[in-house]
Amino acid sequence: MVDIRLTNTKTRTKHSLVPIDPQNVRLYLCGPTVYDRAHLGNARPVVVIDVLVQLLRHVYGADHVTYVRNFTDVDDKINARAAETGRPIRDITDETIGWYHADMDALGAARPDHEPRATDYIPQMITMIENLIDSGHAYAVEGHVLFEVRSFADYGKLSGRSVDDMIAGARVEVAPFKRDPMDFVLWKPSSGDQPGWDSPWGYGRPGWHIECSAMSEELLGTSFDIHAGGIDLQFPHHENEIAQSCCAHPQGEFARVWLHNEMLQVEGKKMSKSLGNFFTVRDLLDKRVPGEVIRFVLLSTHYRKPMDWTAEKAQTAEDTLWEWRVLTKDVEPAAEPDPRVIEALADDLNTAGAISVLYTLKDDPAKLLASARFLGLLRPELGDWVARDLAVIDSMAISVKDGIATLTQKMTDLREKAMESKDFSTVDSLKAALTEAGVEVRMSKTGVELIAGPRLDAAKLGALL
Ligand SMILES: Nc1ncnc2c1ncn2[C@@H]1O[C@H](COP(=O)(O)OP(=O)(O)OP(=O)(O)O)[C@@H](O)[C@H]1O
Ligand SMILES: [Zn+2]
Repeated sequence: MVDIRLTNTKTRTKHSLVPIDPQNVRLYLCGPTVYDRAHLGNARPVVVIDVLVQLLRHVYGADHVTYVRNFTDVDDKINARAAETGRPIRDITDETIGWYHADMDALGAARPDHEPRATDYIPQMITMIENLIDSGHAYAVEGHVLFEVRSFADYGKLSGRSVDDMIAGARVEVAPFKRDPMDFVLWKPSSGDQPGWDSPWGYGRPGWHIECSAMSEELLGTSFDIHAGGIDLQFPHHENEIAQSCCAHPQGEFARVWLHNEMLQVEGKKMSKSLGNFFTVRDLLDKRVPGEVIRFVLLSTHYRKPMDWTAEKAQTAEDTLWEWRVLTKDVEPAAEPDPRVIEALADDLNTAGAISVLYTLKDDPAKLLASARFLGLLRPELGDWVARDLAVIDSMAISVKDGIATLTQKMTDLREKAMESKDFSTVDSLKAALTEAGVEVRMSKTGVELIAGPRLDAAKLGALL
């Protein structure tokens, strides 16, 4: 069996994944707050975890993995959006969920097994909060319920910081009714026009952190294998989830492995809605950047490293995918991906390493195809962007591959003659014509290499033959 090693933020080490129940490997990813389009940063955890889930299904069996990703559909940011626009909250959240699905589908990310909406789990949240009050970890005051951070000795373990250090570094909301500034909200009162539910503490709504604790418990149990999310959520969101879940269920482990992706950045800063320095996945798709290209770029950097989006990375990804799609046109994928791809992914999801293996498989298109598909690339459903080019190639009398081979030979011959005569004009004019036809010409001491790029003009290429 493949030994999957993951870096656990909680232990700060990389270790083998030992599932609690190999018949049902369970994973939870914190999903979006649904009031606006997902930006490119939001897509990073989705694409990374999509690859992890694919690996888990490969190792443990397709039906032996449960993947949950929630929708936070009750939040003050959503209320603010409703107030601004005068639209009902449910319209906004439904619409945003629809966009989210369309955008993540376009990146080739498979839908999770469960996509709970927080508002469908209010009774479970209330039960958990009651439990926390009964066990002395929470207190009700002025329509609020707060979690008493000092009642949980392990608070801060995930981030490796003491409560006092965290208070110093955090922007904690000071409220006169809090026993300690670090105490956080489990429940808060709602006024008439805010969304709310009846509870033992009056009409109100849940805090954000309790949502994930209640939904993960309901769908995955009190102990599960992997909890994932962006590193921005490590504190306070994940510290708070741990505090709530471990205090409500001291017999459970909550999440065994904590997996955190680093941030997609813009000029050194986290891309985020609040900072306003974002562009959405849809912006890119609308600019005709294929979803597959976005996916390739996101997977080209290891998930624990910060990364930028650059036009240059997108261009390289597009050129590479175009070349691979031409190479694998009409090819049946091999039965299994290259074992080096699986090995790279098993080593703490080294997606960049897995992609570098793909570059070595150009001579074995069937293997290339199976291996790329394991990463969610070169799948038929993401191929619309090259369909027209591939059709043109099909319609040519001679295949691009043969055409390139013939022209490479022609160029090599011309170059040899030119070396003798010292007259390079014929070489230069063929090079110019090839460039014009969208073929890159590389000449070195060892020979001539012609590379058909995405801007290949099949008709012009044909004319040169
Ligand atoms: N720049 C980023 N890079 C990678 N992951 C991110 C980035 N921003 C958010 N995420 C992740 O996206 C998911 C959804 O996050 P969320 O809806 O809170 O977005 P956000 O942009 O951080 O919003 P806000 O700025 O309003 O807090 C979380 O798992 C979060 O960790
Ligand atoms: Zn969460």
